Amino acid sequence: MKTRAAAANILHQVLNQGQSLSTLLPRYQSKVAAKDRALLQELCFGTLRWYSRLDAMTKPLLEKPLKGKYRVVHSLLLVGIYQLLYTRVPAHAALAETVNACKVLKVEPFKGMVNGVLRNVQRKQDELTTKVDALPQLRLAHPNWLLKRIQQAYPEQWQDILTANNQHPPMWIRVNQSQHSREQYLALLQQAELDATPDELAQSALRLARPVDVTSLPGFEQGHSSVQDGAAQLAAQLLDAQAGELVLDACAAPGGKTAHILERQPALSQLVAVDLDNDRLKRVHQNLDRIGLAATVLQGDAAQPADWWQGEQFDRILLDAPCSATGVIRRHPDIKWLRRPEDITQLATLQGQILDALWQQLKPGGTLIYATCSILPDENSQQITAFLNRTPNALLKPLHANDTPDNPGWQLLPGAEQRDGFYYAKLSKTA
Ligand SMILES: C[S@@+](CC[C@H](N)C(=O)[O-])C[C@H]1O[C@@H](n2cnc3c(N)ncnc32)[C@H](O)[C@@H]1O
Repeated sequence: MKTRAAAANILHQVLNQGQSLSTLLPRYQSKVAAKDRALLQELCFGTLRWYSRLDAMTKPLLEKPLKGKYRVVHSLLLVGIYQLLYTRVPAHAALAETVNACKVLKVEPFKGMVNGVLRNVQRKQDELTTKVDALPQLRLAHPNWLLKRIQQAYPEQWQDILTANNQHPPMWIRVNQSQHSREQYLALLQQAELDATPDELAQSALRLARPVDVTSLPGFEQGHSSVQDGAAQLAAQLLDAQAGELVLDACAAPGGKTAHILERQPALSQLVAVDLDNDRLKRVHQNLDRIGLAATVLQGDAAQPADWWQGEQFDRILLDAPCSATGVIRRHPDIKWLRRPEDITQLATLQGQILDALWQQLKPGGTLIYATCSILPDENSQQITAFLNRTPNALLKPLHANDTPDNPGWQLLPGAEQRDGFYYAKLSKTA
């Protein structure tokens, strides 16, 4: 399939049918020529990053909205405008290839219209961009409800956060420290002519200067390193599991943090990894097999532990809760357009239920790390404040000087030190 047609098909399914980019992209990558895969990825990610800004530019240029079976033409137009405004694809090639995609998409009668709109964008670019950029939700390409929530939570930093959300994230790797120290692995990378920088907070994290195919990472197939953002690598570090302990990794799939817990502490008595989603659990097995590690992997609802765990209480629990993923928008730009305000309320309720249920599975004296890749207080600090208020035997263990029960936890913002946005709170059970 031609690249622009594939991109339009993917965007159409994300924007009109609520499907996720990470599910669709691999399916379409196999349908385009190998040399075009990077371009397909760039067109999909880029158009979704800037969707509302691009969409607003089409409005004055269309006689009437494209609906029904012709709606895919709208996605194609967005792909065309994205190329003209944001890429180095020569304008004549962007135009010709986008117009030609009408044939593949079986919407040939729209060829003239697509050509006309794209030529108009070229001609009226300054006028169009000045107009849309007057509104911050269009200039920064976020839905208004999300912009408002971020603005309310971060009155000083909201523009930096939204700007970071639209940037290309770097590739981070986690060094398997049961195989190499970070310094040893850095030397191996240098031998392979790959530049990387150690992270200051995450002890196993290296940030690559440029993304590479994992096959060029030394010892990747043998599990000597894995791909994982620097902020996500703090989870296992904060959990700090000790030899001989019984540990639960709740909401574990695809198993990045499961593997990290074991790499840091191979002498646990047992690591139980549980997740609701059977398909995602397959990836936990694949990850552990590659690294040569073993855990007890269970399918189950973390809010109903009696269904999958009849054993002893755990010494430590990592709860990497299902969340809005508003901290990882740079890696998943479709999140901006797929999430709805009511999702946040539902997720916060589910997170509270899982916290309450897993707390019963924690030994007195045990530690629970609550983690999300969200930046919204409803899922983070407010969630933990409410939990502390209703749980007399829960004690907040501060992760920094301002981590107090009124404003608990550690909020890392997206883009800070080039990490993803993450939230952590450390709780211990007094009796
Ligand atoms: C943030 S992801 C986990 C990422 C994982 N910890 C890692 O580091 O690779 C959240 C996970 O929660 C799972 N999940 C959602 N609701 C759940 C529930 N009620 N019980 C258990 N797992 C759930 C999802 O299937 C998803 O895999």
